[in-house]
Amino acid sequence: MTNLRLFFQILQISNKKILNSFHSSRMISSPEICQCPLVDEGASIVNSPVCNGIILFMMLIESYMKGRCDIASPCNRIVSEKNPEPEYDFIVVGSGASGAVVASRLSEVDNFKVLLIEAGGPEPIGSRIPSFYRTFWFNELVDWRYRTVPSNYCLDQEGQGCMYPRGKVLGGSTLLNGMMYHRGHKADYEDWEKAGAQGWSWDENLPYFDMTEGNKQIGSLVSYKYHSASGPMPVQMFNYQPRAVDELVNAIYESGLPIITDMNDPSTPDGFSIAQTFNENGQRITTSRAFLRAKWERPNLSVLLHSHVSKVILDGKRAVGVEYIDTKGNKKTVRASKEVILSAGALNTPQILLLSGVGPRETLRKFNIPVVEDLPVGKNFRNHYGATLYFMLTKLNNTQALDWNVFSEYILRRTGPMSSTALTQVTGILYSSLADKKRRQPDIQIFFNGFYAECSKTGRIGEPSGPCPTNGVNVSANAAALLPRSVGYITLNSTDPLDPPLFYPEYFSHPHDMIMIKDAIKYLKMIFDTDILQNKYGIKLDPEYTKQCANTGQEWSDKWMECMARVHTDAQNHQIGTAAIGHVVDPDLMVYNIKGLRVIDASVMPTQTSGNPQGTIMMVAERGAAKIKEKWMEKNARISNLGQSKAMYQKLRVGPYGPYDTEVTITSDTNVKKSVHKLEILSKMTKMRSRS
Ligand SMILES: Cc1cc2nc3c(=O)[nH]c(=O)nc-3n(C[C@H](O)[C@H](O)[C@H](O)COP(=O)(O)OP(=O)(O)OC[C@H]3O[C@@H](n4cnc5c(N)ncnc54)[C@H](O)[C@@H]3O)c2cc1C
Repeated sequence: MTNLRLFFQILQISNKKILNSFHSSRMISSPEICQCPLVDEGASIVNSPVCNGIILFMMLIESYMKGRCDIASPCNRIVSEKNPEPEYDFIVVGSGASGAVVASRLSEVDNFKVLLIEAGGPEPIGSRIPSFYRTFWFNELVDWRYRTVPSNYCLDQEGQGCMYPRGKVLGGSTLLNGMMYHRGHKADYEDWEKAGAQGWSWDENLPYFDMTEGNKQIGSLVSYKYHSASGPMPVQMFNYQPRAVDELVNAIYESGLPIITDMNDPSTPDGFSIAQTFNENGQRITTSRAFLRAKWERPNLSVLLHSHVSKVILDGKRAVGVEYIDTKGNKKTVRASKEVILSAGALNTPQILLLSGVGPRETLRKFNIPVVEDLPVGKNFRNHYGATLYFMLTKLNNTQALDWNVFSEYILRRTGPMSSTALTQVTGILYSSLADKKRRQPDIQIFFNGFYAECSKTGRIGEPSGPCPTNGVNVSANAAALLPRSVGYITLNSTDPLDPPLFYPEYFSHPHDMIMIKDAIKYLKMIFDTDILQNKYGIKLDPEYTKQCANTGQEWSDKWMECMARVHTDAQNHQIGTAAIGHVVDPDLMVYNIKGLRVIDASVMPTQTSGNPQGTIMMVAERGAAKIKEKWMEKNARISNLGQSKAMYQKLRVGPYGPYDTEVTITSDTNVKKSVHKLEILSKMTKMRSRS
């Protein structure tokens, strides 16, 4: 109620022109009557670091979103358990890309009692808007706000190390991420097997990729051969591409680089594409939205929010529960009769293991932690990384991206600029000069940033959304190594569980990485040099971001590229490997020599996949949950459970106010049709050209 009152007060003081355009549609002028009371919770978009200072318009947007039942989804919310029981069968720590899947799959079994413990709180409404995807980074209510230990990279971050945004919220990092869906390449999983992950080959993993994926474009954009429509996680292109995306695709085409329709089709491993992402009905879908809504009809699944797990309780070499710190700062314990599953992510799982006495003997001794098992926890820390280049489009002078028109389009139809991540939906996965083309394993990726509909002062039509640069529109691009050879480590800073661990990624410690990154920058130069970008847009390197490398000689020279990579290091958020299969856990994901303790998250991936990792991590979670069921379920129950899980998700898809409210036939949208059509034509032309 408070919100609505505030909203009407704000409306009264707003300018008349805005009000007229606002009321032109009756549908957006009144809130819907949802079947459950609206709840005001989680972080707000209003004072996010990205939108700082443009309060009025953002408040209005947020209030309106709260009045839309499918966006606010007030029914069947995940609420924190007030009185947790002293013991559960399974305790899952962390509700991100992996934990939400594991908890959901385990709770499909009626007689498993499952507790999911999450350090963060509920999902903020604003996070559902794809164009606000950077809005919550570094917001302490939803982000761990980690940084690496400062070193000779990320030099533009004033000696503070590289920023690592990381979700501390229901859904974990799937609430902060760019939503791109990639499964990696077959050769990546051959590398896993070589590193000790027996049984994790591409073919063996495929059914588990399929279990998760609910692809909406099979037949219209992608083939059933490489995708599945039956999983709970919706996958499809955003239903909107701004003109800038078309122009960028045209520039890439002009540069002669390959364009592909499906990044997950093994026959086209390299090329640029408009990515398929985790979205539906114009909204981000986190793993918590896709998998945990089942909770409302599963009394056997409990969730504890704002509860920070400090360690696993070990009785000799058996895990028997966890200790956690509740909202009031009190230490509590809860027991697990069957297993504790760590899904706290590659940055936090090693910290929990170390604090529990599982880790390198020398580290544990340094902190006076009794050694339960000497294992290389925190070692083998890997991440994708590269360089960010900043550009100006000097022939454009309007940065307007979010105004009342855009907002009305979103509220009425869930489309338009707010329903996508603008340039970020375009990406390219390519071969460097070091790549193994025979094994079809590309090793670099290009990302783009810009044209976001994320902020506005008042929303007045035609008004610039931020301090408008006098000399053009700013965009940027990342040139990242996907299979870097530098390997770092994570260790403790202290024995205080609330003290962030120390991250030493050791970027650039292997000379091959710089070669890959420079090759990626050279691809960017090919796009930069196109007629479209040079003549139509007047693209230039932004001098503000090249000045630190001015003394290296010519722009785009080897020395210049090396300098740019160290100054504007692009530390991606694809950290893995800190409790890897073959090092810390066995191929069943059980911690070596400890009973009842499994790790199921990005930590177990022994080597990188050559693409965005969320798809792979959800696959790992599906397989991990299946292994647990295999171990603890009766044979007959296992068979009936399969049917039950399918029925459960069917039911959810037609639920009253879940994420699957509206079945959107995305291919009927003209924008998507156009860009799909365009991609298809471009892809055919590219194939013809490569044959000739
Ligand atoms: C900005 C950004 C952009 C990205 N873009 C993409 C993309 O486009 N596509 C893609 O595939 N991947 C992307 N990723 C990577 C992807 O999101 C992560 O790899 C993935 O979410 C990791 O899954 P996880 O389950 O291991 O960890 P997370 O998803 O991070 O989940 C870990 C959970 O555990 C909780 N937790 C941690 N410690 C504790 C504790 N002590 N007690 C209780 N709970 C705890 C956390 O709060 C969190 O909810 C991106 C990531 C970021 C941050």
